[in-house]
Amino acid sequence: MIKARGLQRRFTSRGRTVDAVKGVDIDVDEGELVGFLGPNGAGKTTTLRMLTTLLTPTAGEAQVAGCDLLSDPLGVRKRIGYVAQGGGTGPECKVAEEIELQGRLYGLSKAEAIARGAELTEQLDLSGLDQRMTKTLSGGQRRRLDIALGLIHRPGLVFFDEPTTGLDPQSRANLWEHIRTLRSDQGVTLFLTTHYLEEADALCDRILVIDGGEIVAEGTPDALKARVSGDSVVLGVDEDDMGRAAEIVGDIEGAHDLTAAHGEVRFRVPRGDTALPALLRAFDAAGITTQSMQVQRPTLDDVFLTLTGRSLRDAETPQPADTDKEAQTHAA
Ligand SMILES: Nc1ncnc2c1ncn2[C@@H]1O[C@H](COP(=O)(O)OP(=O)(O)OP(=O)(O)O)[C@@H](O)[C@H]1O
Repeated sequence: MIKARGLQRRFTSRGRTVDAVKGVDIDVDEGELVGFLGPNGAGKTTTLRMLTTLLTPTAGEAQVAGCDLLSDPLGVRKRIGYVAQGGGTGPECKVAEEIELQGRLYGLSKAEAIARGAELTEQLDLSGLDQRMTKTLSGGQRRRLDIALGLIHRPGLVFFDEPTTGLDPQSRANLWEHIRTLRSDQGVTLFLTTHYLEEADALCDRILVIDGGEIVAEGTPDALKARVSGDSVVLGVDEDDMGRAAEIVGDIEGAHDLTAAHGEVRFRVPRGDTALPALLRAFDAAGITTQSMQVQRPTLDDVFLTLTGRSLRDAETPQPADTDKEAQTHAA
């Protein structure tokens, strides 16, 4: 569904150059739900805008939904849906009008647009809201309307740019269900950007991790997590016992990244759940009381940390003050 090679985008403004995307390769198969994960400024939106024909690549090539991105952008547009960050609904428009207008823009007759609109409002739990102005919808309802607009022409491939940003946890979980249904019931291939680890983990078959304009890792959520060496274990012990506790931990087979400070002994071990019982027995035998214990399976944030030395939650690329005007203009 997507095959991109060496996709690159450089922005230049007032003598400053930003290499937002530095030659990425992307492959997405039909029916996959792929997440594009990275911190702010990593290059997610720029990549998405190139793949959806909204921004011309500086270099590289891509086949998207069976059409060549550079020589047949119109073909690409006809076959894809794009649900942008923040959406594109007019605040004073009624829901039904927005949907009908979108259908007409994609070449449907008035009757076809109305029929397709009815189908989509039902699927996306928007029934009964037809006559409401879009500005009166809740955040979750508005995002679902954005999705309905993106699906009006029955695209086989849909791009979502940070679909749940700004939504409360309940609306986010609800939207995830709708996104899953799109794939399971309608066979739509989905490519979404996100900087929520939980979202990528819960939703995606496969994740591409982008940082500084480059893809730094790729795989299923589990395969990515398996790249982090082991579970993280934190044991709370009395300050006086710290030295002896660290010594005992140091003897466990496979224990590494051991630190002992502020009443906590921290380490990584391949299987925390199986290592702990023997460790606690050794602590008991040595008269060390364990105040607390915590075992955590690796998270996608650990993956990012292992790969880049920074936490995904904190990582942020500096944003240049100026924006390139050309970037705001849709490609022909
Ligand atoms: N029009 C532009 N002109 C100049 N620089 C730009 C422009 N658009 C993006 N950039 C820069 O390119 C880099 C990548 O930006 P992009 O918006 O693709 O990141 P992102 O991963 O989508 O971030 P976010 O999660 O914040 O949306 C950033 O350094 C950004 O400041």
